[in-house]
Amino acid sequence: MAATMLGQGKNAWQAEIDAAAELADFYRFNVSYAEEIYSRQPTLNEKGQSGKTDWRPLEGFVYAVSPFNFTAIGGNLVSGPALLGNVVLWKPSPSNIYASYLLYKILREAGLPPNVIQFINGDAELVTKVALEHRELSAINFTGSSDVFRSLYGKIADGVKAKKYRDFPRLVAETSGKNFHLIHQSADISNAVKHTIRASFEYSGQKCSACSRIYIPESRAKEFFSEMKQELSQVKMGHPEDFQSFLGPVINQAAFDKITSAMEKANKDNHLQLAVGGGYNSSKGYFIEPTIYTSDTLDHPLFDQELFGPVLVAYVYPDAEFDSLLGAIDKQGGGFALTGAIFANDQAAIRKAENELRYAAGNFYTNCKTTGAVIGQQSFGGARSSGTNDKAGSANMLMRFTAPRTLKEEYHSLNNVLYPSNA
Ligand SMILES: NC(=O)c1ccc[n+]([C@@H]2O[C@H](COP(=O)([O-])OP(=O)(O)OC[C@H]3O[C@@H](n4cnc5c(N)ncnc54)[C@H](O)[C@@H]3O)[C@@H](O)[C@H]2O)c1
Ligand SMILES: N[C@@H](CCC=O)C(=O)O
Repeated sequence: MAATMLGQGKNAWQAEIDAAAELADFYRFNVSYAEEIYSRQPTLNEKGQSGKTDWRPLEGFVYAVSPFNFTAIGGNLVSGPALLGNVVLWKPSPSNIYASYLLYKILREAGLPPNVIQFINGDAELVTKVALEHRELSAINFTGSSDVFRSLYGKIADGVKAKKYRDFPRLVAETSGKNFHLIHQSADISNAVKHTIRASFEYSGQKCSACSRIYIPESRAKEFFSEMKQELSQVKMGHPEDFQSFLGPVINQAAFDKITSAMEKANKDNHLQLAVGGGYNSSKGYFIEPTIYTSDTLDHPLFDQELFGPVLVAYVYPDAEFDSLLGAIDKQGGGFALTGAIFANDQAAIRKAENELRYAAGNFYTNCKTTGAVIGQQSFGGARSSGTNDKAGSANMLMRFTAPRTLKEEYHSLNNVLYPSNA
């Protein structure tokens, strides 16, 4: 936890969720998911024969590439495949080396044999080039941004075309999001505000599941923003070691520059208005205030761009346009489809959103925030440009790292070559 607080800038609460709770959950639940997979056996066998499925590990190695923001994600990317018997090459994020290496050392100390998981720091492109050149590459287990995954996908496709690999490598990825909160006129606004603050601003918006676009009905907008300002006035930004801090810095200078330059652009944009926050300071740590812009148009690029920081864009819609808004929400979001939430008390509105937004999010929540999936309760992942949707925290994900072999044994001899119909 301490390594995650210091290395990733998480406060104690967030570090506990990540490096203690979620990591332990991954380890415990993966064991039961492995048992679930091994117990999948043929239910029918003809008389005089037996059959079973041999759940082999992949024949080659798994290349696992982890992001900076969750110590637990790196731990899961490598331990899931290793648990099923695979050899894993682990390339951690350069911004999460300390906690990842500590985790690797803990696994070794706990009895993991040498070289089952191989920890390789270094230049991302160079390490990847070497891994992707290898004939025995059997899978990629990636979590990070969609653009990096696209480039890996392209390189693997070229390798497959050139017959570089023994296998067709499996590609498993959880990637970016532009996640939404949709507020209906029937919503409990106070609940929606509190959940939005957590979803958009906890850990400075650096969760792939963070809410970064919100749709608010005109009739409730005043109440929403007034309560938002009131609640945010109690939120403290500061060093993770200060237990009063609700949010800390963003991860590094590059992230700070990317987010603040988007904010500077937004400040000059006639379609956007700064509703909350807007301040930032990098004199000691890369701090950015919780910030909300309202847009006077739905057709704005900020509804599509993942900034991965504490910046939320809001659209206030005429209440009567709820139905048509669903189509717009589905279309925007930069092609991502990771998480989304509706806040409403009207059951018909909830069901409508659930149906119309069926492909807009891999994790869809009602009356609660887009962040905070719990292993064993909400398996996690999205499709479209948010990844391969294999669902972290489920047996499905582990299944991708198996090469099942079908075994059949007969206990009688064959008496004839000719078929009965040949007679
Ligand atoms: N869907 C999920 O479950 C999930 C979880 C966490 C983070 N994310 C996403 O990850 C991103 C933030 O994390 P990040 O900044 O660490 O992502 P990133 O894509 O910059 O880096 C992820 C990993 O890819 C490596 N990498 C970077 N460039 C590479 C290249 N050219 N070739 C090979 N490897 C390369 C990095 O070193 C790192 O290990 C966000 O987009 C976020 O949405 C998604
Ligand atoms: N699974 C986490 C997000 C992981 C990505 O950063 C959540 O549900 O909030």
